[in-house]
Amino acid sequence: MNTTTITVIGVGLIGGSIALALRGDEHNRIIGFDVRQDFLDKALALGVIHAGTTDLQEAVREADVIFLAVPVEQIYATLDRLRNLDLKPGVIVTDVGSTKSGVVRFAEAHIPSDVTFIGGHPMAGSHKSGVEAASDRLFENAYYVLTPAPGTPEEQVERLEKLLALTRAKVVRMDPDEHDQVVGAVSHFPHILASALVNLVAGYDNENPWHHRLAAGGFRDITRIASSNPRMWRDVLLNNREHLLKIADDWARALDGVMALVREGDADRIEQFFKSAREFRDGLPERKKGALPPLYDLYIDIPDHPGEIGRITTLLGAKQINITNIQIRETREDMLGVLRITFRSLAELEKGEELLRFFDYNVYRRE
Ligand SMILES: NC(=O)c1ccc[n+]([C@@H]2O[C@H](COP(=O)([O-])OP(=O)(O)OC[C@H]3O[C@@H](n4cnc5c(N)ncnc54)[C@H](O)[C@@H]3O)[C@@H](O)[C@H]2O)c1
Ligand SMILES: O=C(O)C(=O)C[C@]1(C(=O)O)C=C[C@@H](O)C=C1
Repeated sequence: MNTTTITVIGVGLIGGSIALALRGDEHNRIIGFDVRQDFLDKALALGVIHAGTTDLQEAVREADVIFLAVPVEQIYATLDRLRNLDLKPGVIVTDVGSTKSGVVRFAEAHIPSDVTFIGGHPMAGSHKSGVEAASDRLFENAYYVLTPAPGTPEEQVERLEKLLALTRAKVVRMDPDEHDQVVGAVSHFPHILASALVNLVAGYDNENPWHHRLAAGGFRDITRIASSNPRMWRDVLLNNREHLLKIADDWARALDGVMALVREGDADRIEQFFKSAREFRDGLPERKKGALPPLYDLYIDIPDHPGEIGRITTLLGAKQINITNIQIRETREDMLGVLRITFRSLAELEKGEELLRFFDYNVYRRE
């Protein structure tokens, strides 16, 4: 069987995850392109790509399929650059941007006739950025939206769908504007709300620091996505302006409605408000994998001694157990702290768990 050359432009969270999933077929050769050589070096070291270059022409010359996995404004810029480069006739160019209408319109107007552009958007991700957070299972069981234009050759769409089967996502086709309206409501607007709420509370916290100390499960659950990449979200908002303005109006009316019930002290209707929300929320289909944040987290109680974190990372390093992230969780003052370590794979998590238990650490997989 022939090799399929796939170029991933932007080897970050999403580009890296696509590359890892597509490596599941040994006939796929993955070339990474990024503006940052150090990101390519990291992707090579992690085994995410077969080769990497900061030369765009070199990256795309042999490509059968090109994924644009850069922030939305950079998708336009990259499509513009591709126009003047040598590409293989029949190449499929697809993107993973969180908004679709503008990108699809731009591609239709600018892409040469022997190139097929198919808009795409995997509906899974994370508040984390960069290739370190990439996972071959990020898209498993998630929807992966494709927005082919009416004139796009069917066999090209099917070629892309076949390739994307390696991500184990559910690939669906949708109109780009319908996509932007729906995703505006279920993804873009929630990101605005989460960040607006955090900014509000940050202001209160300036006056009274008990706010951040008492911020517990509810606040953290609803604001996790406020830790997302600001540049990426800036581009998303600028590219889904009309739908977001409409949703914001609807939201303002909805908030006014419930606050009127509070003002009036209407107990029954306040309860009904929470009841109907709970029914819809509980009825959402469960995702087994993917959109959930990192799969391989380990939590370790650590005594409040200087050098304790260094000791743990040295123990893991001595056994060649790689970690992708490390975080100290906020805890009660002067008590035990909790360290969260993220591993790249279940096998490494298990090795780390066994090793740290051997050294008498209290180790567990759930917070
Ligand atoms: N993060 C999510 O949850 C999520 C989910 C679905 C889709 N998306 C979309 O995926 C795209 C990438 O997001 P991400 O989360 O992977 O971001 P990321 O920051 O993890 O990765 C982006 C990568 O693109 C590189 N880059 C930036 N400009 C470039 C350019 N002009 N040419 C080449 N490389 C360039 C960066 O150096 C970085 O390595 C965005 O369009 C975003 O809307 C994100
Ligand atoms: O899980 C998260 O952190 C995400 O924000 C993922 C999420 C979403 O809103 O669901 C964010 C942007 C995307 O374009 C697709 C998925």
